[in-house]
Amino acid sequence: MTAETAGTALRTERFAAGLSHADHQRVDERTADWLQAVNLGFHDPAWKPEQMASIVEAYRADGRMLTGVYDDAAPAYAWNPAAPVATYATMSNGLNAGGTLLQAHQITSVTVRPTHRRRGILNGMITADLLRAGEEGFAVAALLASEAVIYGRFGFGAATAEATVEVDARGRLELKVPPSGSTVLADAPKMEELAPEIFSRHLHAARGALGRQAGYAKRAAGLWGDVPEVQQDVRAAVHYDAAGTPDGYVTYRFLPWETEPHTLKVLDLVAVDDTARLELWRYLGSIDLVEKITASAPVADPLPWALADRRRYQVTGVEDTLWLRPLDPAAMLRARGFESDGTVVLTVADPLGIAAGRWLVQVDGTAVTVTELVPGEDGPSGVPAVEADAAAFGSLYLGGVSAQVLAVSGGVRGTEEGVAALDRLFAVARPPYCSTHF
Ligand SMILES: CC(=O)SCCNC(=O)CCNC(=O)[C@H](O)C(C)(C)COP(=O)(O)OP(=O)(O)OC[C@H]1O[C@@H](n2cnc3c(N)ncnc32)[C@H](O)[C@@H]1OP(=O)(O)O
Repeated sequence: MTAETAGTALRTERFAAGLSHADHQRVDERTADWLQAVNLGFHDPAWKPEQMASIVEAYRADGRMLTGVYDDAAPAYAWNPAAPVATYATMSNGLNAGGTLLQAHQITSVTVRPTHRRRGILNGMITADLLRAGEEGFAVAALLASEAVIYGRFGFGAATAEATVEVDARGRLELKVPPSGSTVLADAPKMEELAPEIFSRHLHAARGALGRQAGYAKRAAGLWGDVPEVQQDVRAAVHYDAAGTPDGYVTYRFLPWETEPHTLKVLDLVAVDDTARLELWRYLGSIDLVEKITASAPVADPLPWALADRRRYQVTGVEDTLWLRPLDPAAMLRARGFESDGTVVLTVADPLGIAAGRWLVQVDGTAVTVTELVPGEDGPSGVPAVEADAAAFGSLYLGGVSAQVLAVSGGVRGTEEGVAALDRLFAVARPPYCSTHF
């Protein structure tokens, strides 16, 4: 594929990450150049050749497809003329929508070189990719946004949020709930096998959870940190339920002794249920010489409610995590778990046209019926009708924000009664939580 942008001929290639045929400890040149461009785009140091090989193995396990946009007219003195001026990658994992797992089309590693920005390169890459993903049958696209202002125009809406918290751990953390099961310090290398097993149970249990890429298991085992390099200071603990089955793990590191107050940083905490989550915190709060614990947490974390002293728990920030973009709203609705019954006519407006349409949505117990309405056709009389922009539907989908809030901010349109009906239908007891970063 080629693209003509601002008078410069650009060439686009889409390929799977590859290892060198001659030396499997090295990645092929095209992949190495692509990885270097990603490092450049995110201001990261360049990866060493052996680190690249580990990354490419993990990318292959993830089934990632890489896109590079090349400017063949690079002048003398240009940095690595073979490296792409823009990068983009995709992969797919299951998203817990409260009903069945929905296979999400994930977008990551989006960079455009400073010399080539604001010429529509991202626009070209993402538009072509979303159209292709829709044609391939994906119902939803997902990404994590480096800046909140980039992806709304492409139909993505912020769908989940994550808190960063600090817990005052001086003395033992006292919990009001009775202890349950047992927690052991784990043999870190064994986490490579166990962490994905526990995560898989969490994935099926928690609305908003998204399947994880291969690098997560390596980080849980301390084999990788921010880069593929053994982390000597990463510890892990596993919680066993009363029947002796592992149902949660936490990985953490003690920050250098100079850090005041002495701080333990939770790297990852995955629990199949609230009991396992609280028991892992009970363990963390029992570690000697620790004065503060920092962690990421769900916005509706049960921990402060379970602590004898809830003021030991401070939320230091809340950030959006998963952004969703509908590709096939009817399939999304069928995969969603609803906690209330109701009937609405829902119109999705989409300037790209991919997700546009109108549906009668009927929820009765576990039965979800989604009927497409032909253009101009009204729904049954008396059924409230509401319209949502694609991005607003992405935000509403998992229940992370109410339709009323979206109506006030302009993404949802309808009568007061219609918006209230949409809210009742999409209401969830707990805000969705996605701890997968990609
Ligand atoms: C899923 C992820 O990987 S998130 C990571 C995103 N990447 C980064 O943050 C790395 C640093 N930034 C970049 O590499 C680039 O600036 C990108 C990828 C964000 C944008 O690439 P570009 O090719 O410049 O975007 P493009 O020219 O297609 O812009 C499309 C539209 O989005 C707007 N836009 C793009 N980026 C931004 C931004 N950071 N802030 C505000 N508006 C933006 C453009 O102004 C343009 O608007 P218009 O259609 O109204 O004219």
